[in-house]
Amino acid sequence: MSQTPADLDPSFPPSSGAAVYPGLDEWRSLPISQQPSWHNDPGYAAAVAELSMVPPLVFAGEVDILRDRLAQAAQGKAFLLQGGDCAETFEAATADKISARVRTILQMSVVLTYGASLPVIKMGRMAGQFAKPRSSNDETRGETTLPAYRGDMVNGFEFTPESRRHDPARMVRAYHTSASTLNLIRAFTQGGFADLRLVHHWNRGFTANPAHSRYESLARDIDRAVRFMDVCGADFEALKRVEFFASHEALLLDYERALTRIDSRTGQPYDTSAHFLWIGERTRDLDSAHVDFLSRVRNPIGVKLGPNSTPEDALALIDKLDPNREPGRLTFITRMGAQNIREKLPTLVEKVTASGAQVLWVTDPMHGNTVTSPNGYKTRNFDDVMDEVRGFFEVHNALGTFPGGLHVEMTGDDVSECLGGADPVDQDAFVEGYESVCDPRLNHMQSLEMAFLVAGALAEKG
Ligand SMILES: O=C[C@H](O)[C@H](O)COP(=O)(O)O
Ligand SMILES: C=C(OP(=O)(O)O)C(=O)O
Ligand SMILES: [Mn+2]
Repeated sequence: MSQTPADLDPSFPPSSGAAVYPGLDEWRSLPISQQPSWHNDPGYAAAVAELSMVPPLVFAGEVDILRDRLAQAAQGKAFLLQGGDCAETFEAATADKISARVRTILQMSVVLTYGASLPVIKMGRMAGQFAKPRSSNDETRGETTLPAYRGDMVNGFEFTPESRRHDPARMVRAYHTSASTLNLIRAFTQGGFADLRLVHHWNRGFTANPAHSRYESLARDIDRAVRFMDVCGADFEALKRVEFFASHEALLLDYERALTRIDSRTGQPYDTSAHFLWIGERTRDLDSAHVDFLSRVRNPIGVKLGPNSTPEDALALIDKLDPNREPGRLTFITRMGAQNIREKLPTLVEKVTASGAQVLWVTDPMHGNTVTSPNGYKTRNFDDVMDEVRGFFEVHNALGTFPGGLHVEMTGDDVSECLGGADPVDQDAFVEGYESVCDPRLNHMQSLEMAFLVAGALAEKG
């Protein structure tokens, strides 16, 4: 982390047309990493100017509601389920794929709610998850080396020089794709599709498998309960709609800054690109541009914490991102790896708890468990992923703190990207079934299986 935006381009333009608020541009003078090199592109200023004028994707009032919901989760009175692709793509923003992902999240949340008797906050890594931090700037195939793929908001996955060029106009396309994705999510979740009485319907179209049958039997129980309540004269209005929130990693500060607006009710800045934004493991340095920028918007913020995070890091992040100790403001998403979690998490949680801060603790059991399969695919063993989740519950249960949520890379599609599961995926299946452009996702069945495991753990806690 050595460059500032001004180092990247000495004529780095100020954000034209963007909302003005003291401190919002402080990040421009701070060290920043994982940014595209596009500041000299002739299309850069126009893209930023356009994004500064477009309507917000989310409303500040919705963001405030989410903060309240997350505050409940931080106190053990709700549970956060956050899931979606590692990297969304423009091409895959189709009705079928979005619907399958939303249905899978709804199914997972029903399993969790029913099993644990806790309200579940549903949140997609969706409608904006288009930018990726990478371990390496380049990718080499055979004799050819090109810039690494950094997500559809920056460049294309196709391995050609033109596709891999960092193109600022992609930010505008990312905005429009996020808008249409969010529009469909809102239609699904408000327009009857998410009605709990359609609990069976969400299972349709997915291939039969063990988790699927287990879900069917749970759905039958829910149906019976609903029919019973119906004859008792219950009012089902509340079952018809669900709240669904959008989130992504706030990586490209050009984009996040341009979509920041001043809320007319409160006069405060909100990053209106999503309800919830998180800072990734690679960009969470205390004095970084990312931490500074996100400290200045009102959205609830997450920070990924990997196995090298120290309690001092965590406490300093709390001071910077949540100086007023506001319930729901700050979420720590731990991604330690199954091997590390039981050893590393307790001290972090203990020290944060002792400081009096109340953060929401969420487990991301994916990013600490990435391996390369013998046949060369980036993958994760389902057993390791499950083991990290178990470790997360064990640690919190031992300390008397709240295991408040699950953050997973998943899809509603029948892909083969993670190894194992009840209907096991093996590495040979990757050749046909690996579709992710970045990290391996749980497929539909593995996602449901995960939900049953977590529901069991929450019920046990109970
Ligand atoms: O999603 C996370 C990161 O972008 C990813 O794990 C980095 O992966 P890389 O090591 O393939 O660049
Ligand atoms: C990049 C990601 O995670 P992390 O920052 O935890 O590596 C991600 O969530 O895709
Ligand atoms: Mn990822």
